[in-house]
Amino acid sequence: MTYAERIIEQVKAKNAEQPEFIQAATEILGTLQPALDAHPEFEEAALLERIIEPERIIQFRVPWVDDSGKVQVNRGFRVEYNSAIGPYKGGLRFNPTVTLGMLKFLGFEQIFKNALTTLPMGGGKGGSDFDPKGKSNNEIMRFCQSFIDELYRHIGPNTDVPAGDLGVGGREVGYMFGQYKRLRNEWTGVLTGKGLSFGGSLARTEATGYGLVYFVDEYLKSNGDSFEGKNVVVHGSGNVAIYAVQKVSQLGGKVLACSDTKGWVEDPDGIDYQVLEHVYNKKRSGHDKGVSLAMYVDERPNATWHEGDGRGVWQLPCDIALPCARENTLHLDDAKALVANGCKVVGEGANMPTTLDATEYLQENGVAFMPGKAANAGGVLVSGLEMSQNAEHLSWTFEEVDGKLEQLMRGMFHNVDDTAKKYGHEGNFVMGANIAGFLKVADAMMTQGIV
Ligand SMILES: NC(=O)C1=CN([C@@H]2O[C@H](COP(=O)(O)OP(=O)(O)OC[C@H]3O[C@@H](n4cnc5c(N)ncnc54)[C@H](O)[C@@H]3O)[C@@H](O)[C@H]2O)C=CC1
Ligand SMILES: O=C(O)CCC(=O)C(=O)O
Repeated sequence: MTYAERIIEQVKAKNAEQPEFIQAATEILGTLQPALDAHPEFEEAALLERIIEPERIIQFRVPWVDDSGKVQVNRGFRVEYNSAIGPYKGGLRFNPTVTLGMLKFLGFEQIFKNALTTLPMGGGKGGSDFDPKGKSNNEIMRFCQSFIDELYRHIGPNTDVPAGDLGVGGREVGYMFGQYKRLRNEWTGVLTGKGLSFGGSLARTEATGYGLVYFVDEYLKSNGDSFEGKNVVVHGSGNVAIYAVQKVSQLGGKVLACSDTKGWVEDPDGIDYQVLEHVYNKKRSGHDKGVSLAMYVDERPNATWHEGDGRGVWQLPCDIALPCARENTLHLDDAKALVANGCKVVGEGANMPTTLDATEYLQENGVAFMPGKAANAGGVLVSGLEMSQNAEHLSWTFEEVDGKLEQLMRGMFHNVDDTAKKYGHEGNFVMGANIAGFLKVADAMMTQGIV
């Protein structure tokens, strides 16, 4: 048994109740052996045993009062996973499905993603089982304030810098920032994804979707190709999906379909990102609880709405597929349909949307598979740029931020590609991303002693 295999077995034995964490750890550790063979000193220093354990996990009670005066209690978490290369950095997820295991999977991925950005950010993730759906603005505010009443003592601009994820957008970040400032009596860049009037960065909203498309485009370019004339399908219609749709069409591709939890929409004229933005804002306003993506067809009469499982998008013939919803939403059957219908590239906009068997099938059947920890790193990358702007007390223009995002995402593709080649697995972008991210963190950990 190799060193990596031994640690995977330990992870399975110690975390049996955390399937998403086991999945993420298996995917990452399962590709590291070539790097571990080249660096026997890592095993002597028990590097994998250390990197797999979060430096700290904070779990806390979040009591709040709903609009009817009833006391509600949720569970809050922050997983401070690894600070070898910078302050813990990663989003907060507010969703009823949130568990510690889910946040450990997201936090573990975040360590390597953040290392790939080239910016000095460690890895972390947090959130709550609070469900923002159907809550009033005041309820959201009271919840966010209570969440920060505990979390404020653990975070700070040089310690741990949270941001948004599912269920946490500009509104929630604003409420949490306000409460942090009130408790600490200081204005600092403690959260990213802030409003533009109080230290937020231009292009953060667009960053993950744009970054995904820049990354995939760089792959196409390095193969003498481009998005021009390509048919693309997108799963999801949230923040990441919307701006991926916009950038694909700016680069000459056509997005045929996208989805939400109620179904999927097909538009023969190409999905219009502005209509998606409109539906998204309506959903988040919370006024009309019945809003779904079905509303898209009201503004685009040539489009068709298919009620049911949004995974219907994977059945369409396409050149490029972009899963941008959430984990484990592209299964083996979906991968088989994509391959049978001629799909050549899958770029993960979400975190771990592709199951392990589906990933393997795509890779074995000639699909260029771009893992989320590289392909969706544009969001945290611009969060890193937001931290730099806050530290300098400056605001860069949209073009400056977008320009840096594009340059770093295109550079990241080459780092991932070159690493896969160097370790003898050309075209295996999962291995390239994992090894490149791991080696940066490993170097820092080895230099800092046994901590
Ligand atoms: N927003 C960001 O900057 C970043 C987000 N991500 C990841 O991208 C993914 C999407 O995030 P956002 O777009 O920000 O979230 P969002 O909340 O704006 O959108 C999520 C989308 O996924 C769909 N969805 C939710 N649950 C689903 C399910 N069980 N099955 C099918 N579809 C479902 C929703 O209908 C919505 O269209 C998540 O995995 C997130 O962790 C990764 C990097 C950065
Ligand atoms: O911008 C951030 O720090 C959050 C990014 C994030 O949570 C992610 O990359 O999944």
